[in-house]
Amino acid sequence: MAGSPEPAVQVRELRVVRGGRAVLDGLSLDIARGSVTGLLGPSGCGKTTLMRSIVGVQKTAGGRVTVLGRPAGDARLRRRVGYVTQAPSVYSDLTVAENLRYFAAVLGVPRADAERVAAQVGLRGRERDVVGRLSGGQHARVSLAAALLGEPELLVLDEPTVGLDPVLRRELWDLFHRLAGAGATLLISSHVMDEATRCDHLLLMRDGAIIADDTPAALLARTGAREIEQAFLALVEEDQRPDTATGTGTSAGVSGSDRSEPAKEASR
Ligand SMILES: Nc1ncnc2c1ncn2[C@@H]1O[C@H](COP(=O)(O)OP(=O)(O)OP(=O)(O)O)[C@@H](O)[C@H]1O
Repeated sequence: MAGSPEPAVQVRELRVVRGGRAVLDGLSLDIARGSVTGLLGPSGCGKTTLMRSIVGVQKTAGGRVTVLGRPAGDARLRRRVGYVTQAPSVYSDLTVAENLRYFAAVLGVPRADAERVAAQVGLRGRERDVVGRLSGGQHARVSLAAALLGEPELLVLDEPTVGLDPVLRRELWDLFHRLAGAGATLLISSHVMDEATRCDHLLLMRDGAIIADDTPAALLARTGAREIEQAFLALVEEDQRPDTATGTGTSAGVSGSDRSEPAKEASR
């Protein structure tokens, strides 16, 4: 793994309260530069909340989040951090090219960058298509392309492969590794455990806490499990705490799809 000694992201004692409940309560972690880090855990465990805190759109109740040497959300990070939410974040009534040129203008990056990112996500030749008429996978790739504008040093991707077919998923994971190979840092959430093996490093999350922070191989070795899903279950047992009345994390319950406007949400 490439990297300078200073991590791309440092989270210290992060506390976030949402809906009157501590969703993250004293969470600390580092994310190494030039790595593909997977953030895995059951629905509702706090993955999106952590990502929002790193991007700087989540109101926090305590602790510190440092991104590329600056406080999360610092205006100077705007062009250095790309974020793809779970909900579509591009205009469905515009074409692929119109969307990408618009976001390039907002970011102040050269117009030609729109073509580069369209090619990077495999949308060459679809630039004139209206986004609303693309398939789900193509639509997701337009959001990803928009996040790649300006070559951000940190990419935070919230479930970027959900609902995509296996071929496309593999292509995207190959792209993620190419980006990391070129020096970018990627934080990618998923609740599909089989994607874990594609990551350089894993953060396993449960009930708002990080229960493991290691490489996939080290996690398998430590738990004696053959697959990350089994390793996760072994770690949950190891980590059993008395205050887990909210459940251990099947995908029941929380949809995690409450992506409202950052400004609105930040007041919560
Ligand atoms: N807008 C909100 N208001 C109040 N509580 C919220 C809000 N959004 C999320 N929560 C709470 O925060 C917890 C963590 O939600 P979050 O979206 O971070 O989970 P997640 O791990 O990303 O889930 P998923 O995998 O389903 O996207 C949820 O269990 C929920 O109780």
